[in-house]
Amino acid sequence: MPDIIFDNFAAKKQTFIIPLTFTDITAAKDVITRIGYGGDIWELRVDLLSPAPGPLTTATNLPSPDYVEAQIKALQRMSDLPILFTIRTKSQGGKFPDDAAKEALELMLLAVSCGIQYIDVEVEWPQSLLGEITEKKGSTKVVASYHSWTGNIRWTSEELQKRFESANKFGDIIKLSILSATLEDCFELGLFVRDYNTKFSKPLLAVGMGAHGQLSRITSPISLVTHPLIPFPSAPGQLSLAQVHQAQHLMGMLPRREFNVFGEKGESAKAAAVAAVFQQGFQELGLPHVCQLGGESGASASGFDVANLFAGGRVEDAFDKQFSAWTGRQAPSLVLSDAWKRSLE
Ligand SMILES: O=C1C[C@@](O)(C(=O)O)C[C@@H](O)[C@@H]1O
Repeated sequence: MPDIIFDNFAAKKQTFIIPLTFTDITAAKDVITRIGYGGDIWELRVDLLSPAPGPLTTATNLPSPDYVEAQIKALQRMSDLPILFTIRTKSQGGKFPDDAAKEALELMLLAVSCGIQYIDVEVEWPQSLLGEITEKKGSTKVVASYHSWTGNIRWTSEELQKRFESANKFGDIIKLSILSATLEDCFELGLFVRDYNTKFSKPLLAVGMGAHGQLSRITSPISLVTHPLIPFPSAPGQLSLAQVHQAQHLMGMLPRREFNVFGEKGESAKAAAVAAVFQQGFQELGLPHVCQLGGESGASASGFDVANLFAGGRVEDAFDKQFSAWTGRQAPSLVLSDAWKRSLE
């Protein structure tokens, strides 16, 4: 079975997880595709789910199994992206009560039975929960996670090493989220990841929370990104994927590429419209690339003939394919379909 986190990690390709902070996922149905462009995995923040209208105002929140099941199924229907099922407790920066391990386990097992691909399990849950979920996880992968909000934990500390070892005992994937007190924490985080990669092969998600951790969200092999259409970022310092791409370009990690669109004689208006739509797509994802009109037919390595885009199938699908080939990311064609229609009329 292909597994996006493991496959990307082995291929040294960055993975982007998008945490959804809606109380009711179905409220996102019209924008979910757009939110997901370029991303790889949803994080369903179960502790934030609630059937009550309006934003969550209580300090803690314990959603019922029926509601959680309906929400999982709704998200599975709305999108093909795999799901990371996360219950974040109050002391770990979420809303789930700290003393509700029994309810948490019930929800985690429910997630397994719904075919969820990944479950976040905090190292601080009782041993009995850790044992039961690892025993019953089936094909679901366990993301063993540790959070620290104090700003006092260094990536070079024994404390962190201890937490890492606990996570490594039961996790298929390891997640360490530490509040960065200074930018230097991100440098230490980078060295931690570098050393880790020389010794281990399990995927490691290491991020620095807060403004001083933003650098890690740009450079980490597995990162969590938000989107302007999501109610709020699930942790301070989360950037959008477009911002990550812009920063990566400025840091020399994402070179700008130039693409050309060619048209047969008499097709230059169509080719110009196609180029403009690609241009909009790059902008949507914060990619530095440019797409321009390359004159008449004569496809080159960095371009394509507009006739190919229209040869059979839906224009949107052809666009998706070409865009993905150029960027390695899912295309935002649905966002652009109105623009397509208008410009190609
Ligand atoms: O574990 C994490 C990481 C996180 O805290 C972050 O820093 O992006 C965001 C949470 O939603 C998620 O569960």
